[in-house]
Amino acid sequence: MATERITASCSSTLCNLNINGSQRKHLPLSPSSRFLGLPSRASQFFGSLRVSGSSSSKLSLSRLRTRRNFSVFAMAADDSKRAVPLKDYRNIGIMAHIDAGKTTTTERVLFYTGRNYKIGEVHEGTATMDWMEQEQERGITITSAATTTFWDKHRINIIDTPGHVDFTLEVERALRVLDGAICLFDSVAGVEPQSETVWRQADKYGVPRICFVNKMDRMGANFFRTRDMIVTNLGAKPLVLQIPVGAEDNFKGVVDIVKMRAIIWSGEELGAKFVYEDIPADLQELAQEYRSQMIETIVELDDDAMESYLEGVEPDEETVKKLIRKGTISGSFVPVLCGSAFKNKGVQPLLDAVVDYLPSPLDVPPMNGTDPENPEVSIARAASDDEPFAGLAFKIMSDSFVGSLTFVRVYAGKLTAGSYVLNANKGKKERIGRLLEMHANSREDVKVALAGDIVALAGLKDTITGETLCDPESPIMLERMDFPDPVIKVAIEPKTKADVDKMANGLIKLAQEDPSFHFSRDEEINQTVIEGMGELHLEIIVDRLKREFKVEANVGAPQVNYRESISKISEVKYVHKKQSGGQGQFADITVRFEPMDSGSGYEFKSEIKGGSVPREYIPGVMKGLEECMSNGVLAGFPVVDVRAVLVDGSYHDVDSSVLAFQLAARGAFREGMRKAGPRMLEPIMKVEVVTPEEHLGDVIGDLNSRRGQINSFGDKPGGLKVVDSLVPLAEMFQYVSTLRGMTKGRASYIMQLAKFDIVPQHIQNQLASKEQEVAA
Ligand SMILES: Nc1nc2c(ncn2[C@@H]2O[C@H](COP(=O)(O)OP(=O)(O)OP(=O)(O)O)[C@@H](O)[C@H]2O)c(=O)[nH]1
Repeated sequence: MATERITASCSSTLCNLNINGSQRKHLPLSPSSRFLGLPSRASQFFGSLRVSGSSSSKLSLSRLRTRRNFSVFAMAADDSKRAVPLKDYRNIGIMAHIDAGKTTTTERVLFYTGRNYKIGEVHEGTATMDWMEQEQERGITITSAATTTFWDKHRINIIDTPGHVDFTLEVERALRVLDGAICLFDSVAGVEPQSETVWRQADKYGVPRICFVNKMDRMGANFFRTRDMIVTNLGAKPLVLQIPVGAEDNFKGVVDIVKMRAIIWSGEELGAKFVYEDIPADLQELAQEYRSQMIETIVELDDDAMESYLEGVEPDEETVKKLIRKGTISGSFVPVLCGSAFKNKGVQPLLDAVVDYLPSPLDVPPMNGTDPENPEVSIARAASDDEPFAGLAFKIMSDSFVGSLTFVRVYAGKLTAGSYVLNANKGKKERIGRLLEMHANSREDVKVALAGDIVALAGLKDTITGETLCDPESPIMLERMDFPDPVIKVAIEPKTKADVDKMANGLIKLAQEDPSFHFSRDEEINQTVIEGMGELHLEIIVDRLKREFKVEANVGAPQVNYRESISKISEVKYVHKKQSGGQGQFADITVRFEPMDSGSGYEFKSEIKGGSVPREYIPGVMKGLEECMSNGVLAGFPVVDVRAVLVDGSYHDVDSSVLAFQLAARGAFREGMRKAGPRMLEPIMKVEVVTPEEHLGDVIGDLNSRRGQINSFGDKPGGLKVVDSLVPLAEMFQYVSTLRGMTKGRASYIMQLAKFDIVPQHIQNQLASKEQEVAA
């Protein structure tokens, strides 16, 4: 349904209604109808209203903004009419280090844009965006939540992402479908390790950003240090658009460098008003300094503006904003703002900056893809309702009402409830049941989704994360998403027979939702193993199995997901020959195994010329090798960074078969890998510990005892020390409780995957003999 924009500016007694810009009617208001009472009054009123262009419209009220200038949106009969022009869309993410205030900021955004009447606080477990039980109990974000809201006639689709490194996939997939992002920093801690990680992820997807230095009210807040860290730690070019007025308890507001005026909040309660004031005398010089820096930076983007500036004429406000927008979108610099989301200061100017400086879907390059039938042919789809439909499924969420929801970013065209689309990756058609606009965990049915929208689809059967949905008449396959491989695993065993089926069902659903979670079952030893990105990740999975799927299970100790690889080239000839009555089996192959660069995975290549191995038998070789790759020769871990090349072979007219070649490949793998200097690899984590100085010695001693390699030391505000180290993941289990005990709970740490490295020989030997015991 298209939305007619009806704005209502209300005094205490009268509501002046404008429909699509032209004033129509005055609605008298009783005192009680001014706030929550308005929707019912207004909808009665709209019910009898005729809107130009759709005279038969039955109008119902769908949105109400709770600011003094109300904006009310009514649904009109024409489904496919666009209510908000594409240029006024902003698809943005909020991302940062854990606890920087992403959820708090999003909650404020929802309040000030009128989406929520009541604010949810993270520490009270009432945040709208942290809707999972586990999120509310732990006060952290686990799954990215999507919501839509409106600001200054712009439609803003927001994704709030988790900060914890175990849920980094959530950030990755959000970035894949967003056009812009707000990067939050804690003004006391500055740029923290996970901010660096998400910054690099945003670089990878070329996502333009603005920075918001949050928590300016905290003791030790320092805007300018954070600004400097954006340069040193992120290698980015900050463009300061605001400087703080006061800090810590005395934080009052900001100086707006674009308009050269102060914005001061009268209080810190929710909805506190702000006023514009002259720049305080003690900040005038500093503000002027940043203004000059800003102007000098932006005029470089435009020859005319530069010429005028050199002649002594500064660009006007409109040009300044236009150039800031241009530079932000092209990544020449990142605007930096500040505030305190918790104390309700700085949120409205942040929303203005989202609208003014972050791109609409029209400002980013068209989506590129390929022809699914012919991957060599590239296809570009511009962001437009008139293009054939193309969208990317970026998240699956199991849902107790509708089974599962598939989140889709629509890049081009229209998606209509009840229609059929093509899953380009699987070549299968899917019927679109319901189309839902999501607001954290609540939802509204819509009939059509248009280019630029983020919607959830109910009822898809085969589509998984990362797959393309498109118009069956104009197929396109958009670039797939990368998923990280799990680094840790635990064995899990259902407590009773009744739990067996429930667990299998739960694991399938959870793995569909989360491509960084894997599970496998070994029938021989009757064991199920779950694999994920860290202890917290697997803890949450087990907790969800219990709550959502009512599965009681015993969980083993966490273990590292080691890998196996090779250190040199080997070449083996293997003949599989069997002649014991009936038809015989014969396959002869020569395979070369070559080491590849770290992160390359596994590759198969055939160099067969002249049909020494007929074409129909090559899939047998591929299959045999692939089967073995999940089970290395040293201790049965997955094999990575290896290329297997089928060099030569021979066959028998009667006795050769695909199966015979598959068995030959297995034999070749076992022999070839042993000759290629097999070795075991383990995940090495970058661990950063922040500790009071008096515990520094203990922290370092403990890291050393864990095979840690200390890289550097540093200082943090408040007399704290930072230790940066590399430690094998195998030595980091339960580190949180050791660190807590050692420092009386005063130190904290963060770790993330740095690389895979060779496991020391004595540990390799232990792992191999353990594997032999299990096998025996
Ligand atoms: N003093 C102060 N505290 C804040 C501010 N913003 C957030 N907080 C507090 O910081 C804590 C973390 O806030 P969240 O909003 O959960 O942070 P997050 O970045 O969403 O955290 P994760 O989702 O777990 O990564 C909560 O206790 C908030 O109340 C702020 O501006 N000032």
